[in-house]
Amino acid sequence: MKHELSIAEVLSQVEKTVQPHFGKGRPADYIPELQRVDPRKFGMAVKMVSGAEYVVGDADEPFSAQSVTKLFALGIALNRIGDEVWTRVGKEPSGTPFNFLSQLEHEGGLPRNPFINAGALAVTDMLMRVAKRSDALVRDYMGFLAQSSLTIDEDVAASEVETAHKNRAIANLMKGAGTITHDVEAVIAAYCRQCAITISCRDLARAALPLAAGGFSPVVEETVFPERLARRLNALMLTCGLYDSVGSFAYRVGLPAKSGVGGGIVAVIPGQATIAVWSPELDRFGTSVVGFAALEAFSQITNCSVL
Ligand SMILES: NC(=O)CC[C@H](N)C(=O)O
Repeated sequence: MKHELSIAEVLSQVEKTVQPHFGKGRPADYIPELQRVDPRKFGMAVKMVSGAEYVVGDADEPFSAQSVTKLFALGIALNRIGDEVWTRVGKEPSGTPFNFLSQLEHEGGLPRNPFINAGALAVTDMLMRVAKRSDALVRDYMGFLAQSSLTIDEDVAASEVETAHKNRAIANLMKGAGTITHDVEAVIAAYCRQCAITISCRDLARAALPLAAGGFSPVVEETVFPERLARRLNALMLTCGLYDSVGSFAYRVGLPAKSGVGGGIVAVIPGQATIAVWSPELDRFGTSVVGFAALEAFSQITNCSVL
C-alpha cells in the first residue's frame, strides 16, 4: 500500500466517499428475515498482518455472513479432504448468478466453482462426512480464526430453509447426478444454517487474515493452513468470489474478495492486510453497493490492488 494518510484517515475518507451510494441498492428480499436489518448500516475493518487493526462505523455489529462463509467452508474441505474436493466441483468462474440452475444441468450436475450455491452445497455435502454438524464446524472454525465466539442466527436459518426453493432444486439436481450423497433436506438445512452464521467486520477481517499471511494467523499466532492453500483460496476469490460481477470487481478494486447477500464483503491484500466491509443494500448481483464502493475507494486511495 502506497499512500500518505494513516489507515485511520483512509477509513474516514472512505466513509465520506460512500455516502452518496446509500439508497441505490436493496437488502436481500428472497430471504425474508434479512429484510429486518437497517439498510443504512455501514461498517469496515482493516486488519494488518503486523497485528494493527482499524475500524469505522458499525464494524463491531454482527451481520449475516451468508456466502462469505463459503470461503471458510472450502478452506476446511481442502484442509481435511484435500484434492478430492475437485472431483465434485470445478474451479472456473460461472459468469452466472449464484443460484443459476440451467448451467448446472447443462454441465451434468458438476458445479462450476465452490462459491456459487451449487458448489457450496457440494462442499457442505462433503463436510457432512467430516462432522455431524457441518454448520457448527464452519462457525467454530471462523470463530477460532477470529478468536471470538460466533453464533448462528436461528431466525435467519429458519427463514432461509422455508424459502430455499431454488437451492432445493439445485440440490435435487445434484443428488440425481451423484454430486450430493446425503439426504437433500439435510444438506439444505446444514447449508442454510452455515449461511446464517453472524460475524462482525472486525472478526471477519481477523478470521481471513491467514489469507494475507501465507496461511499464518497473526491472531491465533500459529500457521492454520499451508501457504499453498492461502494462494489457492485467493485465486478462487479473484476469479469466482463475486459471481457474475467478479470482472467489474477486479477492474474497479483489484483484490481477491468474497461477498454475501447479508451485505458483507471480505477482501485480501496479500502480504499486508484483510479488509471486511458491511452494508446491507445490494446490487442486482447480490453484492453490497456501499461495500463495493468502499473497497473501490480504499484501493484507489492506498493503491493496494494486486493487479
Ligand atoms: N450470495 C449469497 O450470499 C447467497 C447465500 C444465500 N444463503 C443463498 O443461498 O441464496
